[in-house]
Amino acid sequence: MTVSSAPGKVYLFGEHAVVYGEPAVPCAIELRARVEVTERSDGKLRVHAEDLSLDGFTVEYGGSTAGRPDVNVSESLVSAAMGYVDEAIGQVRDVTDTDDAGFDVTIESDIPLGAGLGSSAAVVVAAIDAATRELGVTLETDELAERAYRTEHNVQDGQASRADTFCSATGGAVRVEGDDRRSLEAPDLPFVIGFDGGAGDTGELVSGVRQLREEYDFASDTVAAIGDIVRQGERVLEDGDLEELGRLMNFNHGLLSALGVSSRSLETMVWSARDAGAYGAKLTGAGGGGCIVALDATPETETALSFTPGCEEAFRAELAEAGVKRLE
Ligand SMILES: Nc1ncnc2c1ncn2[C@@H]1O[C@H](COP(=O)(O)OP(=O)(O)O)[C@@H](O)[C@H]1O
Ligand SMILES: C[C@@](O)(CCOP(=O)(O)O)CC(=O)O
Ligand SMILES: [Mg+2]
Repeated sequence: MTVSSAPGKVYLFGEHAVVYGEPAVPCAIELRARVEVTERSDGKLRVHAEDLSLDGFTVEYGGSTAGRPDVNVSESLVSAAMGYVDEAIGQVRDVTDTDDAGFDVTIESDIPLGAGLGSSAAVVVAAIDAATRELGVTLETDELAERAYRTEHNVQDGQASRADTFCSATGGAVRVEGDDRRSLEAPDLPFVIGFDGGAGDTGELVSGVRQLREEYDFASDTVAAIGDIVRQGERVLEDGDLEELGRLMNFNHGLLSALGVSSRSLETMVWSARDAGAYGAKLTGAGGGGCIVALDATPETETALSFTPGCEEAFRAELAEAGVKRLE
């Protein structure tokens, strides 16, 4: 058995815009997905998702190499839940040139699904790392990030950036712009997260922005303006100027809302955080529901969010310096 873990992330700036070649600054956080992999001799893939709960029930999915479920759960639901894992194993078979490799995969994750905290990237990075090492192949971090990116790119119909998966593989604060990706020096940022208990469909939300850009030049201008915010934000990040970082986060959120990826619950949490005195607050990830991220070194924002209608959970998140961890 081989075990790896990988962190989730929040976007300080740049989600959605990064899909169209603008820069983004995601930061890894200490919420992790942990994946155990044991090779099978029969070539089958069996995935046990310990805490994958969709609509109130858990899916245990196992089946032949054709990836068909042998449980009586609708295929569409299983493929939605397991699409990333299936594709990740496909990348493992490709990079290790072992088309018939079978695995028992068990996934445990602290990261809420579809909430903008990069659960898909964390699961994919940890699964690819553990499964390749189970076959005796240890990938360099860059190759691991590349294979994880290809996984998200294929699952999200070609609509994915390198940001989430590079951040999860590398850890810390990173800057991604197209193929260019590198780590950033960042101060210890006082992240506070609000979670509305919901989720957004990344593929669907990314498609919505793509359609807006195709229809309106000003939507493309809005995406480009987010890129300008990110370039200003990375200059400020190194100085650790939380006041200006917060202002830029607020601006970024406003443009994401204009692009149609916010929601009533995300707006309520963002304003609750700002009214509590946070330096800034914005949705994180694909949007549509899920999480906001705020900066506040005091307990005020966390307290205010915990009393905000529609906020199911409020918590602090530490910057995760380590990306993928090889546990066994
Ligand atoms: N614990 C898990 N077990 C299996 N698959 C998971 C798990 N967590 C996330 N996933 C996969 O990632 C998908 C959510 O990814 P996505 O929509 O990009 O949201 P986010 O990355 O913001 O969490 C889930 O639908 C599922 O396919
Ligand atoms: C919307 C996007 O920029 C980030 C998606 O983040 P998440 O999967 O919702 O955590 C898509 C991408 O960069 O692949
Ligand atoms: Mg994702």
